[in-house]
This record gives sequence, C-alpha cells and structure tokens, in this order.
Amino acid sequence: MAEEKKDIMIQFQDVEKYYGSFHALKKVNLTIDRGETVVLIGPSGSGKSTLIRAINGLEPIQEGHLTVNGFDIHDPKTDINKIRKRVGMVFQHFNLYNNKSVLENVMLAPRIVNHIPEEENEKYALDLLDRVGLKDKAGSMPSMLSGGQKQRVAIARSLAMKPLALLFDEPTSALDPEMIGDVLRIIQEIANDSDLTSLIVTHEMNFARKVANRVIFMADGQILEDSKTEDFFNKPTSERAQQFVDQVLDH
Ligand SMILES: Nc1ncnc2c1ncn2[C@@H]1O[C@H](COP(=O)(O)OP(=O)(O)OP(=O)(O)O)[C@@H](O)[C@H]1O
Repeated sequence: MAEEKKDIMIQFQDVEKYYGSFHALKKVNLTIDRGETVVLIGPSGSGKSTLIRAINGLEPIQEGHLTVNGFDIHDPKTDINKIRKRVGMVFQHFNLYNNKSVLENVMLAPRIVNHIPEEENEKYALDLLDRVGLKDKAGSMPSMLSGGQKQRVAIARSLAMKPLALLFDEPTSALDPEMIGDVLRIIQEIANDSDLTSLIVTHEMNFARKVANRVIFMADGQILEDSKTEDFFNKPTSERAQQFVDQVLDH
C-alpha cells in the first residue's frame, strides 16, 4: 500500500538555539501538518516562546533546519517577509497600534503589504471584527477597549492577512480572568477552521484539552512529549509532564 503523503506546514529538524552560552532549544524535532491544532505547554523558561518565535524568524537558530510551508526559514536565501505574510502571530500583550482605530489596526497590513483595494479591505476587516464580536468598536481607539477586546482585535488583525498558520504566544496570560473565556472561544473557533494550522502556547489546560489535536510538552529546552491530546492528559509518559499537569490542574 502506498504511504499516505502528509502535507507538512512546520518542521523542526535537530534545531539548536543559544542565547550566548545558554542552550535554549536542544535538538528539537517537531513536525506539524497543515490544518493541525497543536498546543505547546511546559514550565516557565522551558523554551516555548523561543520555539514559537523561531518559526517566523523572530529568533535565529544556530543549528538544524526549520521549514515553514516548504521554505527553510533560516536560509539567508529565503525571503522571510514572504513567510511572515502567511504566518500570523498573536502576542501576550496584543501589540496593537495605539494611535490607530480598531478598524485601521485590522486594515493596515493588508493595505501596505498586500495592496488590497480600500473597499474590499474595509469590508473584510469589518467581517473579521464581526467574527470576533467587535464590529461596533470599529471606530474606537485601542485605549477605549478592555484587554480581552484588545486581544480579539489582535486576532482579527492576524486573520486579515489570510494566514496559513497562526502562532499564539500565551494569548490570555495578560488578561483578567473574566476576559479569558471569550478570547479562548474565538481562538477555538479559528483553530477549528480545518485549513488553518495553529500552534498555541498556553497555561489553560482545560482549553488545551478541548482545542488541541496534539500536545507538545517542553522542559529545559527539550521536547519531552509529543502526544495525542487525550493520551497526554490521561497518562503523560514522562514523570516531568505528569508533575506539571498535576501542578497546573491543582490551581
Ligand atoms: N533574549 C534572551 N536572552 C537571553 N536569554 C533568554 C532570552 N530570551 C529567553 N531567554 C532564556 O531562554 C529560556 C527560555 O525562555 P522562553 O521565554 O522561551 O521560555 P518559556 O517557556 O516561553 O517561558 P514562560 O512560560 O515563562 O514564558 C529562559 O531561561 C529565558 O531566560
């Protein structure tokens, strides 16, 4: 029988990353297929942000290969901007343009980078704001919004570029508890869009359990587990992961 051909979106092969002499990613091997929703968890300082930021070239790697949509992202010949156009990132602290309206925040990159005609751009931006429940805030400035609303604008903004993949780096860590649910619900809806590949760093274990196809567990710069979600939560194979899950679920 012919082997099923997988459609790989993100692939780390023996990736090593150092900050000076500090070894932040140790021989990382990871393959994420198109359309998968993968959650990345692990203790503070284990390298989750470093791994996710390497994917769109925000952190250089020193050894190994990292391909995104078939391009070796750390090959000097690769045009990193072409990859960043299709790989969106949602940050912990939103990173909105505070001097621009909500609508302008969503319209800016498609206008400047993709030269989308104004009318089409505005229509799509308003559709996206509707999708995140904020169409009525289109004319507001970010300073008028709650943290949860800001993060929903940031999500709409990342979708405006019609990404192939979205990277979420602790998208709810800076939010008040009552804001978290709405943001997670929207991330779940987006992640379940079958074409989109999502990689989500989160400490929200119940959310991870609901949304992810797979869970990656990191500690000390290494991937210790890469399991189907239910397998991971039913019985992590490493003691380190078991301790982590027990600790997080206790809180
Ligand atoms: N710019 C940097 N220079 C030096 N060391 C860094 C830098 N960025 C991160 N580190 C170190 O690399 C390690 C991994 O950091 P990283 O932010 O990737 O971890 P994390 O798992 O995302 O942690 P957290 O859950 O606390 O955000 C940490 O020990 C951190 O101190």
